[in-house]
Amino acid sequence: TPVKQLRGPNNPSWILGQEPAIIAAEDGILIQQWANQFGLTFKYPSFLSKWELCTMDPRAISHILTNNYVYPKPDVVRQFLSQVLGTEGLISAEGETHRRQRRILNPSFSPAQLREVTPIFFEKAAELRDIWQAHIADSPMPAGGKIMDVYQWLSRATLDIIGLAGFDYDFESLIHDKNELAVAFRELFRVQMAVRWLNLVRMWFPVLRPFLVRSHMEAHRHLFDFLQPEPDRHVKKISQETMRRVGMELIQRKKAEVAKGLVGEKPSSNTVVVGRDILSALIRANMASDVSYTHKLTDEEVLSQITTFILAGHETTSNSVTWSLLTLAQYPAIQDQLRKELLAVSEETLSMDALNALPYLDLCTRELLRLQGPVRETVRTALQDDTIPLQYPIVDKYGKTIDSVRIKAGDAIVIPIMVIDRSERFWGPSAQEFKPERFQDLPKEASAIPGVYSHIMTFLGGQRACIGYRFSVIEMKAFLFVLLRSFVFELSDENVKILKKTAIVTRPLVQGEEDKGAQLPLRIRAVTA
Ligand code: HEM
Repeated sequence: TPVKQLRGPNNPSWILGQEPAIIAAEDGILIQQWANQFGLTFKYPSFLSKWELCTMDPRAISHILTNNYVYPKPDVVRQFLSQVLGTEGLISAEGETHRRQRRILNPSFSPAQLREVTPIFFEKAAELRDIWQAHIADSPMPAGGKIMDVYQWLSRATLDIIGLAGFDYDFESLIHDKNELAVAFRELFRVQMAVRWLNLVRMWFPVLRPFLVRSHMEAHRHLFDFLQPEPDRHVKKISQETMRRVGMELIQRKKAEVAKGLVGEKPSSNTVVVGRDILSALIRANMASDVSYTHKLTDEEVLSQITTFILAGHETTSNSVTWSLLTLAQYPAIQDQLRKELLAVSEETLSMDALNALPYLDLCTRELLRLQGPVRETVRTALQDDTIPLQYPIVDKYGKTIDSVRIKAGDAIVIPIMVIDRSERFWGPSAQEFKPERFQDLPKEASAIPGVYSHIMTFLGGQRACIGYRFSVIEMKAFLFVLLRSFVFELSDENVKILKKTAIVTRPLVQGEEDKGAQLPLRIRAVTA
């Protein structure tokens, strides 16, 4: 591959390349160091000494993301996704299938649709607030507040939201953790993550590649199942059956409602929003008479969008809010300033437009999503040889300055989302600090970043940008609005060190308690007059 002609770090291990070092270096520090040393576009050795192209160059990224037919997701990623999703959902579909699905799904995530689901965000945030208030009141010294694991609670509240706003389904996870769909999804994800090493083997041993040819993917899906332990295979089967049954029931109910013209009426109760959820909007669009048969989604495809919403929309948002509360606890003056703006509002809940009109909340949300985006990177594979243009020329290993990079079909390209969002190269010397005002006067270098939201890469850009980004931004704002008006968030103990662990999304761990899994203890005190 011509990628070899670029500069980059050496190869410390023929088998593992630089992968262990990248994983061990928290927060993409290594990638940033290499970018400082070799320029915004460089190579590094991955497993079995395969050279990967890593680029933070805005023009190169724009080229890759706008030519999404030439640069799909790697097959191993798609295969992992379709195992969890059942079949191809929007996040794993490619080519024409993706274009067709996205066309039908786009209106379901429009501002008009999100206006409808905004009350659900407030309702769930208020339910969480009431639970936390009860915990504080129960503590021996209520005035001192209470240390609580905000990660666990936000994970439950955001799952409830994606259920109700996404597909009109109440997980009730703020009340209990026994919901059959939640359990099925959690278990299926766990057993699939356990066979990830197998995916790596398949990716790197060319003899197994034929099994990954797209048209054969479905047929060979279960080929390696025998390597999964029997209990896991059983869990997988049961989980898939449950997800299918519950999902199909929802779809049939929604279809009947649309057919009856029921959907779109006023909510029948406080919690169940008839026809305002995204699935209803999708089914309405799919059943519209002006959509030609070839453009419609099949029931199987609609089913996989339900799991797609959970997979793509739950942990991403819950971790974003979790990291946001940690950041606000680390910057008490900014937390106070934001609370002042929020307490000046007399209403308890706001419309989407009123929420978006709060200026400091808007700046803080942008900055929190820049600094604490939960997705570390994304990877694409070139389907054909190509030349990628660069905005920032680099010097190749022969000392020649080049303003484009050649790649060969099959080469992998890494876009380090988090590193770009925090790079001094784009955001100036204060890049690592939480400074909401920076969005009032964006640095020229940052304004070239081709992100769909606020010139950050957190939600990516181009045709494959996050379809749910507005949903998450409003949801995050609603949580901050409700929770900051009621509570002060403080670090639980100066000596507790919070670590980051990335497995698709970045979660918090407490140093010394890694075996307890993800958690974020914060001291929560009631706001006093
Ligand atoms: C803070 C929260 C979120 C973050 C940071 C986030 C981030 C991302 C990123 C980086 C991608 C691109 C992945 C890639 O191509 O490699 C993506 C895609 C996607 N996201 Fe999100 N997301 C968030 C919330 C949501 C929500 C709430 C939903 C749905 C309700 C959602 C649904 C999707 C879907 C369906 C895709 C695939 C889009 C496509 O390929 O056309 N996301 N998201």
